[in-house]
Amino acid sequence: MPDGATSASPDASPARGDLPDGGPHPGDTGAAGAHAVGRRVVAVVPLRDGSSGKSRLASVLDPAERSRLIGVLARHVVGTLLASEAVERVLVVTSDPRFTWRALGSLVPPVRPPLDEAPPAESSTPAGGDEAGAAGEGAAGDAEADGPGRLQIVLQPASRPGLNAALDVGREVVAGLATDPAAPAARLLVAHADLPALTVEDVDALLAHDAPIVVATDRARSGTNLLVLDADVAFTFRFGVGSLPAHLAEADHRGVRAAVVQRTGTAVDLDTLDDWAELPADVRARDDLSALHRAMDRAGSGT
Ligand SMILES: Nc1nc2c(ncn2[C@@H]2O[C@H](COP(=O)(O)OP(=O)(O)OP(=O)(O)O)[C@@H](O)[C@H]2O)c(=O)[nH]1
Ligand SMILES: C=C(OP(=O)(O)O)C(=O)O
Repeated sequence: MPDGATSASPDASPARGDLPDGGPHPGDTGAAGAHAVGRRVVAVVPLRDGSSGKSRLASVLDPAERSRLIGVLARHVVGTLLASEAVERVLVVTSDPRFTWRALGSLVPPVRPPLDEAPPAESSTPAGGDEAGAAGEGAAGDAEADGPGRLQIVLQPASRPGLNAALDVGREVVAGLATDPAAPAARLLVAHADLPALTVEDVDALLAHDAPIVVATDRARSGTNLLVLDADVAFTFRFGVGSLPAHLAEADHRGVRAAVVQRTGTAVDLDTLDDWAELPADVRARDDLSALHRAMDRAGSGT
């Protein structure tokens, strides 16, 4: 799939106009667009839990394999976001902080306690693994750990279920992180936790884009895998079936320009066997996906 972008908005820049699918985008040169210059970027990754996801692969993967896959995919996405110098911090919003720390905790260095203080409780240390995040119910936006600051696990309260509610929780935490009221609001980068081909270049291209709202759509050009917007803009998240048109309608309703981006790394998620077949060969061959590969072989041979 060639990488490209299309403007889709009530007030799309006449200088740019709509681009055909797959066409190069003048804003994708790596130069920061107007909305990216000098802005802090906080990524928000929704991760429901370590067991219920990837249900559309349940005919191929047993529960333990599905759980492993959820962790592997989340680790890839969060690791990629952390590897982008443009991303200041990554918040993972989840109702399963224990699983999330197990999957992601080693991506950030353990917190070194100040020499004159007692070591921090395990629940505030990414390396705390299993014990970390076992706090159970908490207020919306409870940060389970600040770690060295770049990776933060945020508990999604049971009273606010669902993907869009999870992102609202993340957005509230981001608002609470703002320390200088005079500074422009952070850019929020929402990224699903199941994008196996996502690269740092993809992340940086989205963030460099010259549009207030950037929607990275899926292979079918019907959903939204990533979304970039100002953290303080009035915008209702509309993730779910048909979220691309829903997000464009929402931007239209708010009078804000939106651009649609479709790049290989942002478009391929991994929900179905078809998605697996569509993954670039080098991604399928990756070591961290080898368990899935074996399961596919099993399914293929009918055993
Ligand atoms: N925190 C949170 N994340 C969610 C919720 N629902 C979905 N997500 C996350 O949103 C992303 C996209 O979700 P889906 O594509 O439906 O992925 P999935 O739940 O693994 O797959 P299916 O079981 O096939 O629906 C994944 O990172 C999910 O973990 C939710 O209610 N809360
Ligand atoms: C949540 C979405 O889709 P999926 O379940 O395929 O990730 C979406 O595209 O908004």
